[in-house]
Amino acid sequence: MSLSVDISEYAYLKDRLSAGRFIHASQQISAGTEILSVEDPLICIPDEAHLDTCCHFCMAEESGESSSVNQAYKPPAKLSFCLGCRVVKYCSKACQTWDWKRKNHKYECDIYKAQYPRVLPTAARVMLRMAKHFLNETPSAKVFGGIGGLKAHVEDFQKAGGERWEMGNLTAKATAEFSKGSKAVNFEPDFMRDLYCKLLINSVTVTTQTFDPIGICLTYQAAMFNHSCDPNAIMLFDGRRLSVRSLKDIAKDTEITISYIDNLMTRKERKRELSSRYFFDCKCSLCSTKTQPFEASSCHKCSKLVPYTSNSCPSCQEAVPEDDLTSAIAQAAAITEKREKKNADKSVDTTLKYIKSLYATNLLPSTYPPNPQLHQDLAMSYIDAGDWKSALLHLLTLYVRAYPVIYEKPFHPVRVVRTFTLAMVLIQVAVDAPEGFGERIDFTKVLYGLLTEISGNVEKSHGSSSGFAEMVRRKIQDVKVDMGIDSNQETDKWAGKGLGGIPELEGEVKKIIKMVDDFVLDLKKAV
Ligand SMILES: C[S@@+](CC[C@H](N)C(=O)[O-])C[C@H]1O[C@@H](n2cnc3c(N)ncnc32)[C@H](O)[C@@H]1O
Repeated sequence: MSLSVDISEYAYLKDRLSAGRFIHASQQISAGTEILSVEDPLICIPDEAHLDTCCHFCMAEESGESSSVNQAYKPPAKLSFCLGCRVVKYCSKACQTWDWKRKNHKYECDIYKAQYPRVLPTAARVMLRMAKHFLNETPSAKVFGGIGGLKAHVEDFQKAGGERWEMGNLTAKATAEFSKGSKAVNFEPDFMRDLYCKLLINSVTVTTQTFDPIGICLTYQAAMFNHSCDPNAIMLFDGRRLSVRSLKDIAKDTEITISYIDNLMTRKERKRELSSRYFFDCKCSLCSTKTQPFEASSCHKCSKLVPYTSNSCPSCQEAVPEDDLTSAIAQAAAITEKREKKNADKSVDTTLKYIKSLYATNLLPSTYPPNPQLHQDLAMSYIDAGDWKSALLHLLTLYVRAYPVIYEKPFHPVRVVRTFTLAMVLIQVAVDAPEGFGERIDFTKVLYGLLTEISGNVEKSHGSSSGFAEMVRRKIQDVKVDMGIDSNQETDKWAGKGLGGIPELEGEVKKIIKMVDDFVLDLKKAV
């Protein structure tokens, strides 16, 4: 039996008893289209770390620590505690009223108050909301089978056992106990445990515009998307608004997929994570073909990329030293494993040690996992420490060597956001060291080039009415004023072009590439 339900003008839900539910394109969709927009997700709340800094309804932020460079251009919200529980905060009376009436804070406020000053863990807070929604399901929820119809994999969780299963049972017992304190809800531990499993399978992480995690969201529409390691769509947040945008052209009646995991992993690592977290064996196009862009090695003689399956360099024909490559790959996998551990050492010193040791193999390029993540983490640590030059070198390496491979499309939202971070760091470097460094790059020109690249892609990546697009527009205006760029100047011809597509910037781009080459060479030598 097959039941099709429309979920947006671009997509419909197919329900096949054998294969679960998944989303299909109801028409031809061009790359960069907003396929789905959920203005008011069923559940969308800050995680524990952000209860104090995010509005409990609209997710507006009071301050942002992790992405201070980007946050600086967004006016912070002023938050006040709910005077009932003193646990959650709101940016306005309107948000508080909505959350109270529509989103059920009315029912949880007394539970939170009873626990104060202890704060319930994020999972417990979401489960209480899920339980409450279960009782009051609307006709639209029933289209998706409601909370009861969400995939739970309870038996798989039980079979896998371990800390996650123990945690589920513990949280379920505690939440059932807390619900006794409420006049309105009272749930059994087994029911709560099933909700915990549903939460792990179906919820998504709410992020800021710059992809920093701040909360957790559960919504039926998003829970219907299946996974692919080579997805044709991506999920984004703008406050509490969730959207799904196409990354490629999608033909009518083909499946629309998103990625559940960080795709910057090897096939083995992706498969391991998907099977342990979501209980399926991924057979997506990327997992079932031999083309593995992230697993290309680099030629030890000419440094060009060598495809996963080749045993010689396509550029200089040098043979791949198989044994050395196998041991380099094992070294990369061991580092990934160490970093996945609880309380892993992610200090700058250790991360630098890892990245240097991987470059020193002379076989793993900037795109090979976990190199992109190591560069990104180092850049963020340097930004937090105000070491702009070091941050810039890591971000430029990603921009030049990694993004064109790992986020192939220039309008990939992550690529656009990361390029924006690069532009913001460049401003800081220009302020700190106006004389420049290294090859004396013309910061003003490069910065303006980066911003025009971003503004040319933002409509497809985020949509022109998104908060991110607004932030980019404001920044471009600021830069024009600060740097004395007048609208009629030459630079306006660059609008929408990428840094690499502007003839006037050819010289600067060459200098940047040389700077990155020298930087990577230093990393290789410095072990
Ligand atoms: C968030 S749900 C997606 C909707 C789900 N198909 C349903 O019927 O409700 C996640 C679950 O869907 C299934 N799933 C998602 N992507 C899949 C894929 N590529 N291959 C097989 N199963 C997949 C897995 O059971 C996974 O735990």
